[in-house]
Amino acid sequence: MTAFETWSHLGSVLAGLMFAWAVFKQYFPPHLRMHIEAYAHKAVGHVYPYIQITFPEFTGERLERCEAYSAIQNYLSTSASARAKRLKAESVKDSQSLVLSMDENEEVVDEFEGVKLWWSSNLIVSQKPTFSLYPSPDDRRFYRLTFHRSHRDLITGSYIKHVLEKGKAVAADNRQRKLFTNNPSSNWGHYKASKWSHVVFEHPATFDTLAMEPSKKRQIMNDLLKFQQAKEYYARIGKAWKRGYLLYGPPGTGKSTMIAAMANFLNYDVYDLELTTVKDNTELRKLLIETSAKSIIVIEDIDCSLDLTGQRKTKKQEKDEDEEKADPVKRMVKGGDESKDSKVTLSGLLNFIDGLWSACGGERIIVFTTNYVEKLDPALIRRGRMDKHIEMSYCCYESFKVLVRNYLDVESHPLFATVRRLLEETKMTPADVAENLMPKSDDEDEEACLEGLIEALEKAKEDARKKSEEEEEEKAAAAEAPAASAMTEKEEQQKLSEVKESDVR
Ligand SMILES: Nc1ncnc2c1ncn2[C@@H]1O[C@H](COP(=O)(O)OP(=O)(O)OP(=O)(O)O)[C@@H](O)[C@H]1O
Repeated sequence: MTAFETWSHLGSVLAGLMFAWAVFKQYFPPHLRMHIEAYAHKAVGHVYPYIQITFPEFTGERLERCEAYSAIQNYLSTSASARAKRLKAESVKDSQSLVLSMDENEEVVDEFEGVKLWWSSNLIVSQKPTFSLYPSPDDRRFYRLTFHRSHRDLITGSYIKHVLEKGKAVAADNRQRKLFTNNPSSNWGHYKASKWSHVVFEHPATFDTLAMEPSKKRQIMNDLLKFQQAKEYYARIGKAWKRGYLLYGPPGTGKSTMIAAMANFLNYDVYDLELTTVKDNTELRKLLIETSAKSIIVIEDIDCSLDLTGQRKTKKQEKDEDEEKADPVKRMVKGGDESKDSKVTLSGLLNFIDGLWSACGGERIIVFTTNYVEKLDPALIRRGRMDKHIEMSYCCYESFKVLVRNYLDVESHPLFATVRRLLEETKMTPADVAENLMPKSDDEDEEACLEGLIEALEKAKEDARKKSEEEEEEKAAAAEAPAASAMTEKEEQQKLSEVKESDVR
């Protein structure tokens, strides 16, 4: 038989089958058809050794989009783009990048622990007449997974879990991250108002560009990774999946830069919580409840935001306040001080960190920053609440090397030795070092920048020397002052006794 004859034979068989199927669908009463179909499936099931699982796009009465469908779509976007022949492109991250997924009625093969399985993407087009150019809402999309029945346990036990987890991770990667700031509560009343406003988070800082001792940096990265992967651990010990970081150090040492690097590293959103615009603990609670999982909540300059510095109420103060609230006369005598009630308190914040969060689910990191760690109430920063205290300090030689690579793209230079010596002798923040490394004009080359930095370091060293001399002088003067006043006292007493003696005489 020639190839042509084979094809025409196959064509006529297919046409015959399709005709038979059309007649079957058209003329058999539906209940009879269902019976026949069920028997046919059963009969096929005896000889057909494969199992199929379907994952529809929408489920439930309210036809909500199924989480598993999205996760599978994301999972397949990684493998499908390499294997499928027909792909669909979708833009993500505000049109900054494209994600490819397999088109309808395509099939790809996947492999898991040596087992082969097949994914197909299916579309059943609605039979209802529609006049729209857009896809009908009655169209049904679903993924179908096919595998050999001997692998049932592996697939239903581990493979599907693996697909869902991977899919969610891909979704997190593709997500456009946001930087939120809280709106003043006076604006919350509006029916469309939200408690947080956001912009796209596009801070370029990473741990690579962060100037810090490499070992310390590695430690922080490991800590973050460990936290991110510890969902089961936190569930097992019955604690909320959260971690607190306290970043402290002088201004310009990179506290904000560190937060941006953390967010980029973990792929988290950032909520910048401005506490001074939060009226009271109830508002604080509402704000924090509205934060999403996979986020870093930042309270900058905690010592300035609130009176959180050790002035927690004593039992007596609390009792007085309770009595005051209960007794209108007392309240009037006190002058109806409303401001006391309209404040976020340390205990409110601590309660939230400790308690409420447990109910929120999803991982969250809370970061406090301060320039004056010694001012903070120990209760606020005790381990368990603030799990890790990170000191952001003045620029060391290792930090300088990161900055010079970032700003001038230089790995080594003969002037590095002088910079190293000066950095050991004087204190300069990474922000100031960075400022000096930035070329001020087009014709300023790397050498000129390094010379500028050396000059600035020498000046800083000289200023520090003068300042410490002045301080020494002030100390010495202060130490001499009591001695001098003690002397005059002695002299006065002596004079007095001389006068008394002469009076006696
Ligand atoms: N450790 C660092 N690594 C890289 N860049 C840094 C570092 N520290 C400071 N910088 C640079 O200095 C600028 C100011 O730093 P940043 O705002 O992070 O400091 P900060 O400690 O948060 O200061 P403040 O306490 O005033 O908020 C940043 O834009 C960054 O370019």
